[in-house]
Amino acid sequence: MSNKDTPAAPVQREKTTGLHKGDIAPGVAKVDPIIIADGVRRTFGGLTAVDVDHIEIPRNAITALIGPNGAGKTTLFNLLTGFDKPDEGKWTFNGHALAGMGAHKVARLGQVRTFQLTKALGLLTVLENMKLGAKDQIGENIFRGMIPKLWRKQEAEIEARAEVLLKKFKLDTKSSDFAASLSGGQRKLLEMARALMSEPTLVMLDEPMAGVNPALTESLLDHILDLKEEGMTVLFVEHDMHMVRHIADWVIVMAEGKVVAEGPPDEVMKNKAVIDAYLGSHQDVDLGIVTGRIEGELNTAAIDLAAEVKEIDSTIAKRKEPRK
Ligand SMILES: Nc1ncnc2c1ncn2[C@@H]1O[C@H](COP(=O)(O)OP(=O)(O)OP(=O)(O)O)[C@@H](O)[C@H]1O
Repeated sequence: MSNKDTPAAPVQREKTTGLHKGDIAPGVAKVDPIIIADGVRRTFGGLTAVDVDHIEIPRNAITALIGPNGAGKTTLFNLLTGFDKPDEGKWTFNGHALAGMGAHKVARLGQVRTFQLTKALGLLTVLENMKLGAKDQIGENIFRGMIPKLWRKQEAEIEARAEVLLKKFKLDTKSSDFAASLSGGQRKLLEMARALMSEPTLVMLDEPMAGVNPALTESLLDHILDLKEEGMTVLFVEHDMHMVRHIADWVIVMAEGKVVAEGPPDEVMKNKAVIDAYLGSHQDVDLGIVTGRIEGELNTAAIDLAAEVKEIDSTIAKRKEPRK
């Protein structure tokens, strides 16, 4: 194989540091926060799902939101993106007050989240899914939509953007396939590509690694790292601690609706309670070795871990299948 054909070795990318001000503690202020939330509470009957006193999300960094099942991560995601309303609390995104604002408006301001490919979206093609992610479509506006020249031009622009993104995410050959025919990992790539159609400032990813087989893990991680390099902010919920350690610049730990710890991954993961709850006995195995991203000996612990990750992925994938 000539040098030209040799795939480039993955480049280890720098973590962003110096994100906080003062001593690290739950709710610590950030040097340049993109989201600032205060007193956000959401109850369901007698159960308090989210009870966050203060939280700040650093701009142009990758923040992981972790915590055990039922900690309130998804509920907080839903609140921040306007898909749910809090009992009380307020927050700003990029200086805009968002509490009470609907999901559509939140997305227009540049804060988007990925969506799982539902059964209905699976019946659309990959390209049609991408088009759904575009914002400010003229066709949605009844009056402007009556001027065919305007929407045809916009349609062409949207398709061009979709094609560029599909190529980047190596889904261009799947453009006219039904989305349901994609593998778990390709679906995750499509979810991310679709979110990027609206040229967001903040991308929120819901369990980006769930259901992804090791062959696509590296590609997904690289795409997430690319988002930061392109100037975006990433906030993601994830159970895979190895992924969190590998790509997050900052980690926020929730339990029982509250923020119980936060900090750079290495520091948070030294926290005894966090180690016991999430890392188990494999905490020193690097995800990069498991996925082949970094050269290293696949020792017994790594082999065990790869099998464990696979099993967890398939459990999560099964749990997420729509109930009949
Ligand atoms: N629509 C709802 N109605 C009633 N209870 C809810 C609703 N949504 C969430 N809850 C409850 O709120 C709590 C927090 O749930 P949430 O899904 O936010 O946790 P999570 O940290 O995302 O968990 P997981 O990691 O399992 O997805 C749980 O006890 C859950 O049962």
